[in-house]
Amino acid sequence: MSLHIGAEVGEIAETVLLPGDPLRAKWIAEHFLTDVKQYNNVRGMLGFTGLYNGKRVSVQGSGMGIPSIGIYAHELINDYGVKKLIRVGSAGSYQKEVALRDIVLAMSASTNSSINNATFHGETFAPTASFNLLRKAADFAENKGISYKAGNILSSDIFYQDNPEYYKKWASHGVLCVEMETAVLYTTAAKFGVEALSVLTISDSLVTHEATSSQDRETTFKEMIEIALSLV
Ligand SMILES: O=P(O)(O)O[C@H]1O[C@H](CO)[C@@H](O)[C@H]1O
Ligand SMILES: O=c1cc[nH]c(=O)[nH]1
Repeated sequence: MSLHIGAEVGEIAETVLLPGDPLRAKWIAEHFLTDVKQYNNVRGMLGFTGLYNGKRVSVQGSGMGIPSIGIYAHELINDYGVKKLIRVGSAGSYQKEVALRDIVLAMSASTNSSINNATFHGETFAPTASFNLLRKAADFAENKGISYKAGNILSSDIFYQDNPEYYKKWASHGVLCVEMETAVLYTTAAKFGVEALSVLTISDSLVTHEATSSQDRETTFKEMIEIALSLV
């Protein structure tokens, strides 16, 4: 057991999908995997291991925000030997052309978090996806006719911004969307020499103010899961 994950060593697969929402983890396990075993309920942050097309894969809820996913990524890599971490998350669009339910492959993650300052002291590290996973995800999506955007995203420490125009400074530099975890996921993967990718679905738009429901975010972002599972 690690401090936040109640699995024995060997109960977690080398590839782990990481939804922020633990109930999205449960939905993924129940709808996409066979031979499923729940290995974690510590803090209600559900984790499951099962088979996808005969290959072992785990799904671990990672919570909301950089500190939370930072803890799970660290323990999965260092205590359980995980080699591929694939976030499957919701995100808010920053661009008119990025519509509700569009898929975004996060090539890189800008951030307004100061978490990397503790390591880089005012210099800037660029959290970047595994090119291997990114290329495979893009190829799979193209073969399946799933349209996607790939580019830079923002991992934000703040969900409710006071200034409704805040997004525009990022949007003007081509940032596609906002979520709250990828920058530290990519940084942690780089630090420990493993692979990571975030596959996101647009759940709402900061531009048009359209939004999906929390139920939609829990149980309907199927294409994102299919892309992530193609990487197992
Ligand atoms: O849907 P998940 O994966 O939780 O991702 C997004 O949703 C949460 C905010 O509603 C944040 O965790 C953000 O990154
Ligand atoms: O607007 C959004 C939607 C999902 N996640 C975020 O962090 N922001």
